[in-house]
Amino acid sequence: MDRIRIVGGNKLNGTIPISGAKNAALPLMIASLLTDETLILDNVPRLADVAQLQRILGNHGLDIMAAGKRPGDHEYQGQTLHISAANIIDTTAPYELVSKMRASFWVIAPLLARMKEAKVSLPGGCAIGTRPVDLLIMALEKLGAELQIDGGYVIAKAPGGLVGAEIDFPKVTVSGTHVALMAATLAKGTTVITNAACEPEIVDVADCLNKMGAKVSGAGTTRIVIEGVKKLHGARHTVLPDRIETGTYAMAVAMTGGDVQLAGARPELLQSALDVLTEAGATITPNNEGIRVARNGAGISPVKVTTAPFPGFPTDLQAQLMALMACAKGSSHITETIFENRFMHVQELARFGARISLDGETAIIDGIAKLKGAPVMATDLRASVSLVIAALAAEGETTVNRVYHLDRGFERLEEKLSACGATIERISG
Ligand SMILES: CC(=O)N[C@H]1[C@@H](OP(=O)(O)OP(=O)(O)OC[C@H]2O[C@@H](n3ccc(=O)[nH]c3=O)[C@H](O)[C@@H]2O)O[C@H](CO)[C@@H](O)[C@@H]1O
Ligand SMILES: C=C(OP(=O)(O)O)C(=O)O
Repeated sequence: MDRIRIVGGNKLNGTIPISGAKNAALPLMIASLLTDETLILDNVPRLADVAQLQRILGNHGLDIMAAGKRPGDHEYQGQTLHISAANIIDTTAPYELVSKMRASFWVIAPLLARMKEAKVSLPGGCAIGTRPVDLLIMALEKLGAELQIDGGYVIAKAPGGLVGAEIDFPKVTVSGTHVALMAATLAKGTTVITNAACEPEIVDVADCLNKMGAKVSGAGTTRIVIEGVKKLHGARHTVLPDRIETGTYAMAVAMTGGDVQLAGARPELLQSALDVLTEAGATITPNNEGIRVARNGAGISPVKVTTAPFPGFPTDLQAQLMALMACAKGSSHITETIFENRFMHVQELARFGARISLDGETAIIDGIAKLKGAPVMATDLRASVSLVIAALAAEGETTVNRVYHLDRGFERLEEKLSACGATIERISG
């Protein structure tokens, strides 16, 4: 199993190219199931989750062609995928494939909408809470599908096709919103989703669906209206930049000090996180090429932050902020409201000497002057990268084990950080 070795203490200086967003690329790839024409996706990140979804879509019979860079493309542009679901040969998504990744469950929506049936294993994904799918099932039932759970699979049928409906989510859910949105594009009549998730990845998917001939309005607000159409067609769409990767590297720079240009980043996708970083003492300067992050001289100030759905502070940046606050001059409070078990990094950060105590859903972090390198274990995707951030600033050497979590969501992490002066290498095997 691969490990990452980091010797801390170097400031980060230079440019980090920001990749396409994992959490947009995955539902965009899934949306290709809605049409028998080719969907072309540009700027798809090279990640383990993307490769796994390619296998899942391949199992349904999709043809996927990956093209590399073209002359004139930016250094940070990802791969281009040409995905054709002309023939769906299998409407089952098996346990072996789906259990590795949460978003793969979402294939249930386009399969049901286009093929009128689907059998999909209950999902896996990061172990950060119970992560039920009751609201996804509720949404599909509202659209007229019959669903039952049998042998770990959700078996869904809509023999007469899906029918537009009013779907009011009792809590904000990104997965529920993606599923309802995709399914409703081919339903008969109008669907209104209320208390919809407003995440930029939902907007990106809605934009792509509209290019494919769907009639979606209101994405990015809490009320999305979808007029169902009979058929969708092919389109070409560019995946938006990854706001979580952006925030992660911004926190790494705030942690080590230095001056880094996050090329291709879009500040409006993570304003709440940028505001927190400014409060913590970083200098954030949006410019034409992305976002410049610097911290020179001044120490890290403590903050009080509560995670919330977009536009609030993202839960996917909570672990990284905690690593940063481990070196703040004072006591910080971080409250996690989205996932009930997303503090697995606390015990690993403690190996660096971090002083963190938990009080229900709040972590209290008493900053110390210097962390010390240690062998640590990655437990989930964002927890893993919080250990990398801690290691970059820690005195001495750190080994991060179970790196496969990182590979799910961070493209060329070692390369991007070492180009900015970090001492970081992957040890294979
Ligand atoms: C692939 C992807 O895009 N993953 C993101 C997505 O996860 P995901 O889409 O799984 O997250 P949701 O927004 O659906 O979950 C939010 C909350 O709702 C609960 N819930 C959800 C569905 C349901 O049927 N019942 C239910 O109770 C969840 O357990 C959680 O407590 O949004 C999360 C919140 O921004 C991010 O942390 C994940 O990185
Ligand atoms: C929790 C995450 O991913 P997933 O929903 O795929 O587990 C994440 O991207 O931080």
